[in-house]
Amino acid sequence: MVRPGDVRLAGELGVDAVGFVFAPGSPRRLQPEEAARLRAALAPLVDAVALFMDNSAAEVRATIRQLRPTLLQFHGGEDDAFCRRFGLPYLKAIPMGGARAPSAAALRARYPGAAGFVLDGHAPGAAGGSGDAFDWRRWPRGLSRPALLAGGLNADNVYAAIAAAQPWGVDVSSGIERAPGVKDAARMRRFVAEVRRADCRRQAPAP
Ligand SMILES: O=C(O)c1ccccc1N[C@@H]1O[C@H](COP(=O)(O)O)[C@@H](O)[C@H]1O
Repeated sequence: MVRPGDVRLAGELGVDAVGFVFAPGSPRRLQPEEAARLRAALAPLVDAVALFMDNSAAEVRATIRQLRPTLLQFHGGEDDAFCRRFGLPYLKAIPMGGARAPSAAALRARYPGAAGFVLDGHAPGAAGGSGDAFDWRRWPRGLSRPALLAGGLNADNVYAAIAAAQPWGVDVSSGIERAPGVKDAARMRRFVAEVRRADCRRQAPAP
């Protein structure tokens, strides 16, 4: 998010986390000091997530110093050693748009230090935040760590996405925007209402 009003509304709607993007080339990219100002609009108990994509370790450190995020999210080719060196829990984003979906065992082996995963719809090597969805039936079973479903979600498809994948959580960006970075209050409200509706109906996920 890039506007304090959007951050405030997210808190009022009861979301678990708000993301701040530092990925090079992103239309949502923030400077650490801008993100630190936005953080002041965050409701208590809501996680501040700092999102990176192949940023240097120095950039990640400088961002952590200013923003004080509670979670890191890595969308590039970072390995486990890089992601864990900052001493904060991290989520690793995994591209699900390739020819073969990665298995739960492969993900656990590759990122043993990950607190969780973000399974995103884009192709390997492409940037996230593209609005691309993937076939939710490819969701890897038995991950044994929290995994967020991401990629191309919006209020019209999130109910079906949750029913198909039964994820631990969902992550949305472009599907609740009216322009890159500019969230739309009505779309945010509808999205959260649809997630609640799905949560009320779904059965407990398979172990
Ligand atoms: O939002 C971005 O600009 C971005 C840039 C680089 C990597 C990831 C990015 N966004 C994240 O991508 C997923 C899915 O987004 P969308 O809902 O398909 O637009 C989500 O985690 C975004 O925060």
